[in-house]
Amino acid sequence: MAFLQQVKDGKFLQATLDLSLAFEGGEWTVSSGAHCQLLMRGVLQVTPADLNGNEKDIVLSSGVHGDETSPIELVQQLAEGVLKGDIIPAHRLLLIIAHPEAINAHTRFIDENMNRLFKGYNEERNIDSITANQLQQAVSLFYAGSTANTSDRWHLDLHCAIRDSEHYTFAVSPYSDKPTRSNRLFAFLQHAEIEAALLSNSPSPTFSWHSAEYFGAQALTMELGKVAQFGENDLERLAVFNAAMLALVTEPELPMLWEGDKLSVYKVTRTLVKQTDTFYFTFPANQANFTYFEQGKLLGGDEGVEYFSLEGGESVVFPNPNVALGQRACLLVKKTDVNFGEQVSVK
Ligand SMILES: O=C(O)CCC(=O)N[C@@H](CCC(=O)O)C(=O)O
Ligand SMILES: [Zn+2]
Repeated sequence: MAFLQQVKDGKFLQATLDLSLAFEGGEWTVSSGAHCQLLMRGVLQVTPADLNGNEKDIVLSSGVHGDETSPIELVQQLAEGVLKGDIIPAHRLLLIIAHPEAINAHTRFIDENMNRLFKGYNEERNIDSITANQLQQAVSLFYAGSTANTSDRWHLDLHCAIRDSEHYTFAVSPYSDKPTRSNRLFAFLQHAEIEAALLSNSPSPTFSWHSAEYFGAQALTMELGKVAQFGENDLERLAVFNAAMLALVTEPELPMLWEGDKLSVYKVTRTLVKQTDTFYFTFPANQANFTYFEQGKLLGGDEGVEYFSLEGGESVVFPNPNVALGQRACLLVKKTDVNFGEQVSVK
């Protein structure tokens, strides 16, 4: 069956991954009245039937890392519901299955980590850089095509962790000078029963940072459980998050009420960058995210430097000594109190 027809039938993921089918763009209206536009392979824009000027512009991306499959399954489910007219969006949506080549190869990336290629335009040297450029353009056009307030721009970039984690689900809030940590965003995390949020303290070349920094979007990298192959994901453990995401898409406005203090909030204290090939950790590369190290504990080192845990101790997130030189080898974080006002701020 031709590419576009498969998408129209709800098989967004299947068509996206079938690289033997030539890409065919198109636009059409589904039975609910929502308008769909297939902008590029894996990028579906949806506009509700009636726009009243109060809509959000919501980007939901998956598959930036090809082996992180549960978010891809969630985006496919959502896209299928919209395409079949069963899910009626109340907001403009950009649904993304980002990196078909890496997904087909069951790998995190092909030549370089695509989630480090969102600082701006990349020299087009491989499929990862070409795809990152195309995604940047798609997001830019999506936000430009709206009259909504900047504060109504959202981007949830859905991932899952490649190691165990003391928090099964957590969100990384990228650093930006713009007000991208609204109370509404953090209320969403609470309702979605996300266990923890990390507040980054410096810019990072990630997809969510790109939307926060350049478009002022309420943007998060969402870590949803642990990597597994297609069909082996326990989506039941993500059911509350999935329901919250569905409500975000279909409800005109979400409740702002807080239900206690279930969300643990951490601030990033340091980002350790691998400077030389002698970089090492004192713990195994598969150490669980959020493992806590008491003050003064030697965590690792690099040429001419040793890294010790700071006063009050620190927890390690995303430790990976095998990253390319100049890239983040881990985040070090500390639990923190936050002020939940209009904009979440660290005490
Ligand atoms: O589990 C891991 O070590 C990596 C999971 C992952 O892909 N995390 C993202 C986080 C992006 C961010 O900091 O916003 C990544 O490393 O790209
Ligand atoms: Zn990832």
